[in-house]
Amino acid sequence: MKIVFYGSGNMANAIFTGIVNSKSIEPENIFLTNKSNLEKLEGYHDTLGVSYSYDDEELLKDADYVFLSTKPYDFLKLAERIKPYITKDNKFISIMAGLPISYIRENLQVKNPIARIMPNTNAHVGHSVTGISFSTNFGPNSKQEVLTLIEAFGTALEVKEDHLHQVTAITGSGPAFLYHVFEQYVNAGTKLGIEQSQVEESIKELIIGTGKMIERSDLKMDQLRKNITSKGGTTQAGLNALSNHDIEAVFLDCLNAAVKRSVELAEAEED
Ligand SMILES: NC(=O)C1=CN([C@@H]2O[C@H](COP(=O)(O)OP(=O)(O)OC[C@H]3O[C@@H](n4cnc5c(N)ncnc54)[C@H](OP(=O)(O)O)[C@@H]3O)[C@@H](O)[C@H]2O)C=CC1
Ligand SMILES: O=C(O)[C@@H]1CCC=N1
Repeated sequence: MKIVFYGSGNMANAIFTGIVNSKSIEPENIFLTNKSNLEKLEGYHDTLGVSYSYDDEELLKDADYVFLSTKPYDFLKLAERIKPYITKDNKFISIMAGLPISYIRENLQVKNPIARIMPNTNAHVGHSVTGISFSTNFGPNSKQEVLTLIEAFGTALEVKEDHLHQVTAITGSGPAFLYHVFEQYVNAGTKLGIEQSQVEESIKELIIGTGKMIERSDLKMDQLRKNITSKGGTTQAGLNALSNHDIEAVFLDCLNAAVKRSVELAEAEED
């Protein structure tokens, strides 16, 4: 299988690194390209053993899956670049937030199968939650191949294309929202008088350990929380203080804003 990445930035890097680490494809069969940053491509070649090129005809010839992984606003230039060289065998996988399959198809001027995925940067560590939608002409075998590719860097969740807006908010942008919360926790912790580096290190371990508990325990999160909360104890006191704030409403605002932006991005492209 030959895979090409048009765009080798942060998100693509997380995906192809995950695929290389999974050993599901020989690294030399993964081809990278970008706009002009040759040094970056050479670096990935040296560290991961992947191939790279700026020769679009060579890149697209025999390519089974072509990742469209530029920023959404760079897609039209990318489409102009690759249109003359697309072959009937190329199946596209777009990671670009907000751009509908119909819009991608229209601008590539092809009928080739197109999938849209919404991964997140946890792909770096094999834990992306990736929403996916397929065009109706994606065959069952190819669908399975794509799902297997995605599972190389995490888990896949097939959804209706319209629901990719919600997936974008909850898990695509999700790591950034959680990092923001963790940053606030560190900031608050440093105000308690312990040395900053000690707070940062201990909260990092706290987050990793809590994630592993969620992963490995059979208990649900509410039970894990209750197991820490002694009647009349410190946890109860802290949780009481937290319940004075409507944290759910705060996150609902955050997620609604992200969904709204995703819809706006899609509508802007349809105009
Ligand atoms: N970051 C994230 O957490 C997530 C991002 N996404 C989506 O992933 C996409 C990429 O984001 P991200 O990786 O953060 O972006 P980056 O800015 O890190 O990377 C963009 C890449 O696109 C390349 N590029 C630009 N124009 C062209 C072109 N004409 N031909 C080929 N390559 C081109 C750039 O090349 P060069 O370096 O040479 O300029 C660069 O390699 C976005 O559409 C975003 O919506 C989806 C889910 C999560
Ligand atoms: O911020 C963005 O638009 C992209 C989509 C999800 C994560 N990053």
